[in-house]
Amino acid sequence: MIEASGLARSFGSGRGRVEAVAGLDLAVAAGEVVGLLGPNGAGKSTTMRMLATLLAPSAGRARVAGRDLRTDPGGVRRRIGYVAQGGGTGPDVPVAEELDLQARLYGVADRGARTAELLHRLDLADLAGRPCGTLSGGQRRRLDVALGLVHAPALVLLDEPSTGLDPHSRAGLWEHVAGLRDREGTTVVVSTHYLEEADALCDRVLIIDRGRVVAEGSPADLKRRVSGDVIVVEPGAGAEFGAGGGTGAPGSPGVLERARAALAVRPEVHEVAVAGGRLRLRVQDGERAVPQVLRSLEAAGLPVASLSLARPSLDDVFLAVTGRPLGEAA
Ligand SMILES: Nc1ncnc2c1ncn2[C@@H]1O[C@H](COP(=O)(O)OP(=O)(O)OP(=O)(O)O)[C@@H](O)[C@H]1O
Repeated sequence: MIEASGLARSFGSGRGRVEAVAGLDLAVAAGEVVGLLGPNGAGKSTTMRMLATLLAPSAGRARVAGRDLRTDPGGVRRRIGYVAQGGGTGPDVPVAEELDLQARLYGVADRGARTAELLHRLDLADLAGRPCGTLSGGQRRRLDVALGLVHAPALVLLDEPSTGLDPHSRAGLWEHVAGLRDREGTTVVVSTHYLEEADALCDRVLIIDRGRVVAEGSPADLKRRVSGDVIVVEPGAGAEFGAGGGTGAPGSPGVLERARAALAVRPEVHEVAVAGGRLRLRVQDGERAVPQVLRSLEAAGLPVASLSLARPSLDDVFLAVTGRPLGEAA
């Protein structure tokens, strides 16, 4: 459904030049849900916009939905649905009318039936008469997806579909997207910086950092590549665990840094990262390592509020391949 090689795009020139996408290869088979996962600024939206023909690549080539991106952009556009980050329609236009307009734009034969079907499928039927401007964030994103599906495309590109949604609306949206693949065999490429989204929704994930694919595989495969367990340590009361935040005089090392230093020398600790005011330690055998970790922190005079043991997440995969946690890699 997509075959892209060496896809690249830079912005600006001279010293201010930004290589947003730096040679990306991508192969997506029909019926797959593929995620582009990466931190802010990784190049996800630029990739999506190139695949949607909205932005010309600086280099590389791609076939999208059976058409060449450079020589037949119109052909690509007719065959795909693209849902951008921010929906932008007139706030007073009712939901059903908005869908009808889009159907007319694409020359959909039976507009009434298609609109009714999409309203039903994306749980929008009760909102058909409501002005678009009055929808909640989750309802708006469902309408955006419906708009992208109006011409029944074989491939849908969803750019960060659940950014800004609460967890409940997000889970609802995932269900709808998974339904597209399961019921209609629609191919979906979705960009996201949410690990849980990539994990829950995608058959395959490409982890993108600084415009390049740094790892690729099913979420389970990717996690298997990071061997061992993860121990997450939260600071105890009285200890300021903010990165670099000190408990002593200015310039004295922060508690988090002291904890990192105390643990980095332990032979059973393969890697220590600081994310969200916590320490994430990668160890081979979590159950055996926990008591040793606690003893080391105690010996260093560092209080612990909580400690948990987990299997590696996609965050740990990102950390293993880039050396930085995803949440702090922007
Ligand atoms: N029109 C533009 N002009 C200049 N730089 C741009 C332009 N569009 C994107 N960039 C830069 O290219 C890089 C990649 O941006 P892009 O929007 O593709 O990232 P992203 O992974 O989608 O990030 P986010 O999750 O924040 O949307 C960033 O450094 C961004 O500032």
